[in-house]
Amino acid sequence: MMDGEGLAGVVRALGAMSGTSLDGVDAAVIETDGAAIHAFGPSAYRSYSEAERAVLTGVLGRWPGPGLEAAQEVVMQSHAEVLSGFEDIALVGFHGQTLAHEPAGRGTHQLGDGAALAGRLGRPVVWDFRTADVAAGGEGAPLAPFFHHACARWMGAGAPLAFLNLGGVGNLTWVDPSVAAPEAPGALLSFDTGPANAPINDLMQARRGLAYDEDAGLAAQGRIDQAVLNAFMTEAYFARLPPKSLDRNDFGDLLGRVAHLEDADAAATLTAMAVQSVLQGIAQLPTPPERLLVTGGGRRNPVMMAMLRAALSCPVEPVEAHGLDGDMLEAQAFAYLAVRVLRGLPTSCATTTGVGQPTCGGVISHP
Ligand SMILES: Nc1ncnc2c1ncn2[C@@H]1O[C@H](COP(=O)(O)OP(=O)(O)OP(=O)(O)O)[C@@H](O)[C@H]1O
Ligand SMILES: CC(=O)N[C@H]1[C@@H]2OC[C@@H](O2)[C@@H](O)[C@@H]1O[C@H](C)C(=O)O
Repeated sequence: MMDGEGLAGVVRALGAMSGTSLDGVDAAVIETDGAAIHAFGPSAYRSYSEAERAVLTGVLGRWPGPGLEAAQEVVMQSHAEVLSGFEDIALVGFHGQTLAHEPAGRGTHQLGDGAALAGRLGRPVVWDFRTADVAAGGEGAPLAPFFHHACARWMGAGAPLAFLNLGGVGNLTWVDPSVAAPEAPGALLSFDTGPANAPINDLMQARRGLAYDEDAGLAAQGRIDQAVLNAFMTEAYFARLPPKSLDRNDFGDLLGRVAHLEDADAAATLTAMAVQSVLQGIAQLPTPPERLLVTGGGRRNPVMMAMLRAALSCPVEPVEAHGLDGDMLEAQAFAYLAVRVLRGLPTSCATTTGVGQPTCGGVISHP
């Protein structure tokens, strides 16, 4: 393909996301003009091996720092493998692996070299999506909300609804689909809610040598320690008004808070901490959402979903109930955002990251 060919009108873009759960790389195609979603395309997943995950875990939080070459190679190799399996792609959106996210301090840092990836794939790559927002005074996260807005309009939704992503960290997006532009006042409000799956995964790894609590088998047998939960909910983050964002380990040693509990009670308590922080977030939305659409791996956690349903009066549904793919929404989001960057359209605004002006983040590298 000639440089620039296929980049007019509707673009067929491929997005890739490696999230805070460190499970692997999601990749998905969408067709968009940067505003409306025209079609969803194929997707693929490439899990990290135990050894690769250990390399990535070992460098989490280490930025700036030496010894990142091995981790960078894990990110580059895994992405090149999964992304090279797609055809007829005009543009790639590459998130990379977040190593550190401290908008008010060290900044936000995603491991991975988009310029090198463009060379390996022979396609233009949009990357480094968060830095410009942080430089302009924003949180740099969450960035999926502009895509959630497009999804709500694609669904034909009429009333305000909310998307809840239950990944390693949780994040919530309230959308009014009747407002046409995502950066317009009243279209969106989004923020990170609190830890979601990451501490549960950490517990399972530490106590059972397992990657996660499959189908909440362990949490379902446990009892929530109300004192631990109540103490956790006094953290200042929960009272702070949005927009606001989190790094994976911003609450410190969460496993230490459940160290005195036996395994099932510890799992149940960490699961309740994730849910309670979401409920606190829902109380901060501009209006009660008509429905809560859940995406990310946590929608497969029956205890988390049951706790949400018990506490909320609106329907709590996996995004699949509305024709979306909850395993791929974030990869699709970075495909969508890549096209917005290509078009010079904003990818964040005051109500998503707190940035003063609608901001177009992202760097475009050509092969
Ligand atoms: N069947 C299941 N039962 C319980 N938990 C599950 C199940 N399937 C997935 N999960 C949880 O979901 C996690 C993966 O979620 P997801 O892929 O959304 O995270 P991510 O994209 O890495 O995170 P983030 O959105 O924070 O970037 C797993 O690590 C696991 O904790
Ligand atoms: C800094 C960073 O990588 N943040 C992630 C993380 O994972 C979930 C939550 O924390 C969200 O803020 C963000 O990812 C999604 C894709 C986002 O930017 O919308």
